[in-house]
Amino acid sequence: MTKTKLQKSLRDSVVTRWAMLLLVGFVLAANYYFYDALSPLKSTLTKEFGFTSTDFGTFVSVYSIPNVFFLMAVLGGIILDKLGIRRTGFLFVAFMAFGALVTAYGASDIYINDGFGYAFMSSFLPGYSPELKMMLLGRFLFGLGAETSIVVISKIIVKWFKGKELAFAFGVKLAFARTGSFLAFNLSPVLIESQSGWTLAIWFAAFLVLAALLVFLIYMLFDLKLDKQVKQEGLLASTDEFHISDITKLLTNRSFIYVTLLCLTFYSAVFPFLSFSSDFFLNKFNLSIKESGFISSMLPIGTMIFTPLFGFFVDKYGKAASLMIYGSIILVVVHLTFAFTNLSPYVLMVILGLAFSLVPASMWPSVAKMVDEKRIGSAYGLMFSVQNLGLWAFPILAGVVLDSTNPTAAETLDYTYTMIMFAGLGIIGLVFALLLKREDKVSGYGLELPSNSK
Ligand SMILES: NCCCC[C@H](NC(=O)[C@@H](N)CCCCN)C(=O)O
Repeated sequence: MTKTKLQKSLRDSVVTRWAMLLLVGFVLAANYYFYDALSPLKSTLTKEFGFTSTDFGTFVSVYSIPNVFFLMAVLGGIILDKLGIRRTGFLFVAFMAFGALVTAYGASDIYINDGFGYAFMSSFLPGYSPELKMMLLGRFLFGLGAETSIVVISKIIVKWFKGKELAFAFGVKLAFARTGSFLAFNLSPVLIESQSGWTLAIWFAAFLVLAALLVFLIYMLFDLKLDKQVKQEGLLASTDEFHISDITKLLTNRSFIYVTLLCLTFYSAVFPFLSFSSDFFLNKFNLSIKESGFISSMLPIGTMIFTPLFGFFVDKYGKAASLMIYGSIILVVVHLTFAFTNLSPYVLMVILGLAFSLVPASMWPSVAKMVDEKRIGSAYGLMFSVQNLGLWAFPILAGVVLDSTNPTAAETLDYTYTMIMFAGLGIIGLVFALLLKREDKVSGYGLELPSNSK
């Protein structure tokens, strides 16, 4: 009697694939921790280094420059589709770690006391302090690595979870990211009070990213094992050459265009807002750095719970296009409420967490329905580059609007116009979400259908 050979690979083991998610989840959490670590410290940066709101906005936005102007996220996605997960992932997580260390160095006493590079950074653009310039360089390098490493991690999730609980896994992955943000908003205000100096908050963040690099090395061992196994069993998907026509195909896909534009406007109304949010609460409600940081962290905490739930819902029942519409509506309502009322920011941030779960939990798995798995790296990379245009422009604009609508040296900052700007972005996003749902009826991608029905 012949035995039927069961072709099982590591990804068929529930424990192993969720353990992989834990490893890459840590890398993602460290990435988001660093991104947000300085947001509750806006007033500290003003006190220590004389940062204006525009300087702070520039610091936040420089993260996006490599991704917008050098198309790093697109190139990273293409490199990923060509070189594979391990080499691309290691390279870009290493960039992230290096950039994080340079940022911390730029704020450190060693640097300020004429350390390496201080004289050089003082020798040009006198309008910007040498601290700001070194920190900008660090964040630039961090951003160069961070966005592509998110693309790599997304591809890792697709690799291990496609055809299984994909949207739920995406949701859990995002919960890791939000845990990083949550911790940053709460830990940074505590760490600035350290006896060894306020910059401990930045050093801690930088060393967390370095630890992420080591964790990624561990992941690489499993990834190699899976590839060997799959190759032996002849299950490996053929690796195609990258063709420029892949990008043109994406750019002529209406659903992809709408989802990308929604990604741009929605995230521009969320991440730049979040970066300024602690300072907004501090000024509007006259709170301490710790309290305002805590309120900001209500957003990631809401999403840690809701995102996996909505991911699960999308897997089981579909309705992804509708959920993106609901999320966009909530975003607009919350921003307008922030602008014009004094309602409790605690409650509003949790409600904003609903929006910030509905849209990501349904958006990212939807892209996997529109695009072939082999092209997913390029597709996410392209979306990220477009999205980064907003993540670059809107923090600067928020800072400029703040500086120009408030008198110099004002005791408290009025954020009304800045919030109206964020609400406006939300309204444009809502239009794209509606167009996406309408297009789904003709495209046949089945965004309203459960995950495994495609
Ligand atoms: N599968 C893609 C997941 C993306 C998650 C998304 N992050 C981004 O869009 C990043 N490009 C920007 C991150 C900037 C802050 N760290 C998210 O919802 O976080």
